[in-house]
Amino acid sequence: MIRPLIAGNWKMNGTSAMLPVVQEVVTGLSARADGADCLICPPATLLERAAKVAQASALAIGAQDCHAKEAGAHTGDLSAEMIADAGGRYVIVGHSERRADHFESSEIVANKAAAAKRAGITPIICVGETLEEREAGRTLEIISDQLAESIPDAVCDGSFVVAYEPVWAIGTGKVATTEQVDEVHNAIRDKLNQRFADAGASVRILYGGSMKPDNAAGLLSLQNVNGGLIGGASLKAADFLAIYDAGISNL
Ligand SMILES: O=C[C@H](O)COP(=O)(O)O
Repeated sequence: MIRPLIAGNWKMNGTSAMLPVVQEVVTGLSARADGADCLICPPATLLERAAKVAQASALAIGAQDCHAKEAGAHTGDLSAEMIADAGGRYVIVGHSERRADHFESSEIVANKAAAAKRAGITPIICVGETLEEREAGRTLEIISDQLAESIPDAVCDGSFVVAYEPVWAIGTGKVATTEQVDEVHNAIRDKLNQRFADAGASVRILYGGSMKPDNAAGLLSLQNVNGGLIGGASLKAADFLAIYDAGISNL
């Protein structure tokens, strides 16, 4: 059994007024059974303060992106080492919003994931098809290509997480059906096993795309859904903790 990871991605939401949500999640986790890892990735401006709030608790803090280089002339960017230094333990790379808004190719994503490994933090490598690609019957081909190109050899020991996020289900309220999720997650597991053998079998595969308290239990009960990457519902502690509860109820 793979220990689930329930991860919140706050995206570009949250000023210091949101720090109490981190504290609420810390408090909520302390009152619950320990059955899953739990992570919040706030905006970079809150990273260090959130990490202080979550210090010595069951909640990990991570970042939403990093640069591939360790340091240098890259205005506005943060290196994986800076994230680690600020208390981050994970970094999301290759989110579809980064791929779209910042034209990030899978090659760039792989370099960022390798940078995370270099800095000693865990990359969450995102893949997902657009609605057009799904309707053209290309979902598994797209996912296969993104996995092959976005996961660097540097993490061949399995020190990474994959997040499957169908682009058409992100922030839309349209959740993929359990059959659709099952099919893609099983295909991802096959690819990981083929490329990384035993290490691939223990990599966590998260589902992301309108995961909410009312649909989380069904999604998290699927064999190769090992957690969630949650956007909107991670902004409210009660909803996020309800998803955590759904994750541990399947154990
Ligand atoms: O990173 C999180 C995903 O993009 C899902 O976002 P959402 O839960 O708001 O659909």
